[in-house]
Amino acid sequence: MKQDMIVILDLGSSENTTLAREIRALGVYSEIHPHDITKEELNQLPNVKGVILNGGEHRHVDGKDIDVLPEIYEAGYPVIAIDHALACCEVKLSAYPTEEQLKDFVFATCKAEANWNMKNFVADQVERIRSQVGDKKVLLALSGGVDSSVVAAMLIKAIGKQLVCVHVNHGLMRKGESESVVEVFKNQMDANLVYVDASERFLKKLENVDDPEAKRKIIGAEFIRVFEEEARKLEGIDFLAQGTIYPDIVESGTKTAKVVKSHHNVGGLPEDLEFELVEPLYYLFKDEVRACGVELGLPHDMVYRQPFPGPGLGVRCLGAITRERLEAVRESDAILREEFAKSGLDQKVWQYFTIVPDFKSVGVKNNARCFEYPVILRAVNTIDAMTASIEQIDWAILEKITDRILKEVPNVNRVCYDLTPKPCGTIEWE
Ligand SMILES: Nc1ncnc2c1ncn2[C@@H]1O[C@H](COP(=O)(O)OP(=O)(O)OP(=O)(O)O)[C@@H](O)[C@H]1O
Repeated sequence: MKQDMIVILDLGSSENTTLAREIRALGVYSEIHPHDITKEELNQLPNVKGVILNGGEHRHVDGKDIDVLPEIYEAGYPVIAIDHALACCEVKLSAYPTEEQLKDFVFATCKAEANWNMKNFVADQVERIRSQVGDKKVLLALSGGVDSSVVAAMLIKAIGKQLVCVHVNHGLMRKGESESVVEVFKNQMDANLVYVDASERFLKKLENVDDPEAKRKIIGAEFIRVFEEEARKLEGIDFLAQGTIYPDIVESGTKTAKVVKSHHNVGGLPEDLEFELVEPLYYLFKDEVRACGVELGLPHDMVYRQPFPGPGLGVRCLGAITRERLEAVRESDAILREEFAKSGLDQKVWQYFTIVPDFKSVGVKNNARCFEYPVILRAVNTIDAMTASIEQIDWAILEKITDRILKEVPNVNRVCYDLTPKPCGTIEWE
C-alpha cells in the first residue's frame, strides 16, 4: 500500500466529513470509522499513522454516552481527542482543530507523509481489487454516469475481461449517450460489455402512465428486472461492483448520525442472486471520483458531465410519455447542450436541460396555423441540490437556442425559459 492514513473515529461529531476532507487537503488519506471499532479491526487497516477521536453533539446515543473501546489506546498509534473530555490520551482539544493543530498532529506527531494522490489511490485500489476478486468474475451495471463509469475503468485496469459490464438502454437516455458508452468501453477500453436495448420494453410499460411517481417506480423496477435477466444469463459470477461513494455512506447514517436518506445503488435484486460487493470508490467524495476518472484515462466529458436523473428523459417528457414528445426532449436537450458547450456555459452552470409538457399551443409556421408542443429550458446553479438559483443567460444565447430548437426539432412551435428558483420549484419538473 502506498498511502498513509489517519483514522477518524466517529463519536457523534457532525464534522466528521469536514475533518476527513481537511486531512485529505493536507495530502494525507483519511477514513471515518465507527466509534466501536476493535483494536484488531483497526490494526487491519493499511498504513494507519494516527487516530482522531472526534466527539460532538451526538455522543449521547440511546440514553448513554458512547466511547471508544479502551483497547484502542493500546493499538500503538498516536491518539488525539476532539470535544471528548474523558478520552484517555494526552492531547485533548475542546473544539474543532485549527489548521495548525491539525498539521501538527498529522505531520509532527504521526509522522504521516503527504502521499495521498490519485495515482497512489488507483494503485492501492487495483491491488485491493485483485486480492479480493482473485480469478473470479465481477458484474457491473454501467449507466455511463460518472460513478459507474469510474468503477468500470478501475475494474478494467485491475482485472480486465473478468469484469462484465451490462448497459441497459431504457430508451430514456440523452442523445448519443448509449453510443458513447459502447464507444468508450467496448471500442476504446476493450471491455467485456453487454449492451441491452430495452427501449421498446420500457416505453410499452410506460404507455398511458401519467403520474410522476408511478413513472419513476416503473422505470426503477423494470431496470432491476432487465438487469436480473442479464445476470441470470451469465455464468460463474461471484461479485457485483457498485459505484457507491462516500457521501452515500455518510448520508445513509453512521452509528451516531440520524439517517438523512437511505441510498441503494443496484439494490432490489432478488436474494437468490447472491453476490459479494466490490466498491472501489467507497471512500471517495464526488470531486475525488472525477479526479480518479481522469487518472484512469476516461474522457473529460464523461467525468465532468452534469448530473442526470436515474429515470432519464422520462421525467422531462411530462405526463404520459409519447415517442413524439420524447424525441422532442432528446433533440432539444442535445441542442441546448451543444450551445452551452460553445459558449462555455457548460463549465459554469450546474445543471441545464429541456422539458416538454403534454399540451400544445397555437402557432404559425410557413404561413399556416400549427398546433404543437412547447419546449421549456431550465438552467440552475446549486451547491447541495437543496436550493437552486437560476442562471441569468445572455439574451443572445437564449435567442440562438430558441431559433435552433424551432427550426430543427419537429412538433415544436414555442420555447420558454423557466425562471423559478428552488424553492419553490424543484430542479426537475417531475
Ligand atoms: N441504464 C443503466 N444501465 C446500466 N446500469 C444502470 C443504468 N442506470 C442505472 N444503472 C446502475 O444503477 C446505479 C445507480 O443509478 P443512479 O441513476 O442512481 O446513478 P448514480 O448513483 O448517479 O450513478 P452513475 O453516476 O453511475 O449513474 C448506477 O451507478 C448503475 O450501476
